[in-house]
Amino acid sequence: MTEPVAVADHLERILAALTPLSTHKLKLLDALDLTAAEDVVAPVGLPGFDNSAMDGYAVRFRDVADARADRPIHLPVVAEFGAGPTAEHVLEPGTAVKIMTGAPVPIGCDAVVPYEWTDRGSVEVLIAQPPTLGQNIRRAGEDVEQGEVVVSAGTVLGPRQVGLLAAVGRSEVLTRPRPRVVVVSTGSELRDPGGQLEPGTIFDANSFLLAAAVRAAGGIAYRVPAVSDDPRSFAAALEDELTRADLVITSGGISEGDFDVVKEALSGDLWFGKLAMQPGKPQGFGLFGAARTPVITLPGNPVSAYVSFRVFVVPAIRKLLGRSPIEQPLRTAALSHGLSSSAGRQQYVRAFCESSVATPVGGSGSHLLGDLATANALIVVPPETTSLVAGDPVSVLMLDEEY
Ligand SMILES: Nc1nc2c(c(=O)[nH]1)N[C@H]1C(S)=C(S)[C@@H](COP(=O)(O)OP(=O)(O)OC[C@H]3O[C@@H](n4cnc5c(N)ncnc54)[C@H](O)[C@@H]3O)O[C@H]1N2
Ligand code: MOO
Repeated sequence: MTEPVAVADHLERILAALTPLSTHKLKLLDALDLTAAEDVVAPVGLPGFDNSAMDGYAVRFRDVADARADRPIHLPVVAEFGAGPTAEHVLEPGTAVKIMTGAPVPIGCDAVVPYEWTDRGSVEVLIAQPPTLGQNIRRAGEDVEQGEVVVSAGTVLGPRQVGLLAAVGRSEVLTRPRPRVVVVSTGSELRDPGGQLEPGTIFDANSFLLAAAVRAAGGIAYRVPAVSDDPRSFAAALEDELTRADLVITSGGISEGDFDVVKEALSGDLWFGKLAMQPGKPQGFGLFGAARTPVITLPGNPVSAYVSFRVFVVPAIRKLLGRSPIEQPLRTAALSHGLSSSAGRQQYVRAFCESSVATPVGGSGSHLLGDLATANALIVVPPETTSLVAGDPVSVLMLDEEY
């Protein structure tokens, strides 16, 4: 019997075979939620010029420094600036310019007095309270300096990044597209939800579970209705799907059974073997077809399929997306109560983790999908650890956290 393969080695095998998808220039809104594939340097600073933060009067500070309610200062109002194209203006000492929020401050202006501290005069203004030096002036470049990297390659472009790119004048950005991931579940017992079950049949959970997980990981999921345990039907379904796939994921048909269709159809092309992992022992991977499309074959037990997806497929999708980190950072939590684990296999224990305390939930059976849905974390117990007691620190993979 061959030694089981370590989780890290299988992941490395998969990642080494993948390259990030090639880049495309996209309009800003079309790039939402994609990964930037360039360092975007600000062609202009933010603000682009010194401008007013208030509706009020642009003044020279020294002219109004002594203004008091009982000794207001009077200044002639020589111009009015709204936000928008403006000619350059020098503010002569002893004068004021009416100015609106966002309008460029005139040369020589070193404070803006808000309307509320004045009589709002149009010809002459009466100022009853002094600003501080520089008050209410937003300085050029104080937010973003010209030439600064505003979005670095690998950043996910959320609404705030899209807004920032627009603010510095970018209408397009280089991104990587979402990987197209074909999900095929196999098994003659599988029926699509919504229909009727005959004896011995079950609803196909995995293709929905995995397609949803693909979307959550940033890919485009193409869910194929379950394929029966006939290798020819499976091979035909796979051939049909390859043209639109950057990655194929299958579930089921890879262990030791007499009808292990995926293994039978692909064993000439893919590696199949056992991992030192539980759940998720049987796995397979390889490049298939003329386009050498990566195919990751996951075990059929639903919990095994999901755990394997989190451990191998999420990093694969992130590599295609050009996202980092590729692997989800683990957190540390305290174990709520003791547990034992079989030697030689890395256990992924379903758990509920809150306030840094991880409580195992449900049994360890790989068919317990109900329990999986109540978990929000997986406790990762290394192969060499066979028992843990309450309070022990454990590594935890959080299932609902973005990274
Ligand atoms: N003799 C051995 N038998 C098994 C071994 C082994 O080492 N020796 N490994 C066990 C482990 S561990 C796992 S995990 C499973 C994996 O088997 P397969 O990948 O071949 O999966 P199937 O046999 O097709 O299905 C297993 C189980 O999961 C149910 N299933 C499959 N697909 C779906 C789906 N889309 N939705 C819901 N449920 C699904 C299927 O009905 C089976 O009950 O093998 C063990 N056996
Ligand atoms: O290792 Mo299987 O993947 O647990 O049930």
